[in-house]
Amino acid sequence: MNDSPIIALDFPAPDDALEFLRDIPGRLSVKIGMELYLQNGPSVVERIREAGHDIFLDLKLHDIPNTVGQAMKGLAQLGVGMVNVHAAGGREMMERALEGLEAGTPAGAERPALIAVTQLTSTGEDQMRLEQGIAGTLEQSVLRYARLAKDSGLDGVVCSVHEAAAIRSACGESFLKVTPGIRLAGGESQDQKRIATPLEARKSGSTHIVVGRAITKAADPAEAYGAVKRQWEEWNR
Ligand SMILES: O=c1ccn([C@@H]2O[C@H](COP(=O)(O)O)[C@@H](O)[C@H]2O)c(=O)[nH]1
Repeated sequence: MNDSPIIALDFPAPDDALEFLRDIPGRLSVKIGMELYLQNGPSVVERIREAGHDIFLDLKLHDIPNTVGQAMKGLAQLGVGMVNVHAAGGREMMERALEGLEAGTPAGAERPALIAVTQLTSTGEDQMRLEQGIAGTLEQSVLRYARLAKDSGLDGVVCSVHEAAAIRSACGESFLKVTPGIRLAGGESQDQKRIATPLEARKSGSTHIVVGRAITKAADPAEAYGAVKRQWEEWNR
């Protein structure tokens, strides 16, 4: 996928998503997550793809290695640019996910990028320690998952802007750092704990940003998308 801001299409129905997209001109990078996919099935991917957009299918698979590997064979046939798993599923699960994706990608087509969620951007350090029982800092946990994802052959991770620079040092420039939790200055954090602006993301080494409500719930979504894109593009890495 190219590096334009990825709009999170968190809508209940394909018609809502497509109507929203009609107001923003051009070929866009979009994310289909659980809300849209689980209520509508694979046909929603086809409809958004037919409208000309590039898709990150954000289903965050996390199950035993065999199940994830087999599921990835199916997802590989949907024509999306990026899919993901939870790094907490472990090395064998990630390796089998990659094998499934490679096996399922139609001949002549490009394999979707495979990335792993490290710690959700809605997770704070206290929650990680108290509820997940992980000691140390959030950055240490994210870095551990990022290294594991890289060693498992994955193309990158989902992380917050706050860990992007450390991941760049540990895993390299080309390892994808896809960062949700993006807000324009002064925007509400809502359920997110680790937020940042598009400019901060750019400066920190994020390779992609994922933006949902800051655009989809804005009074003027096209204007909000333009503001995000301008900030994201104005600073040269
Ligand atoms: O760690 C993660 C992983 C995925 N997401 C997804 O990104 C968007 C963010 O939406 P906002 O409205 O911009 O907060 C949403 O679809 C999440 O499922 C994430 O936020 N954090």
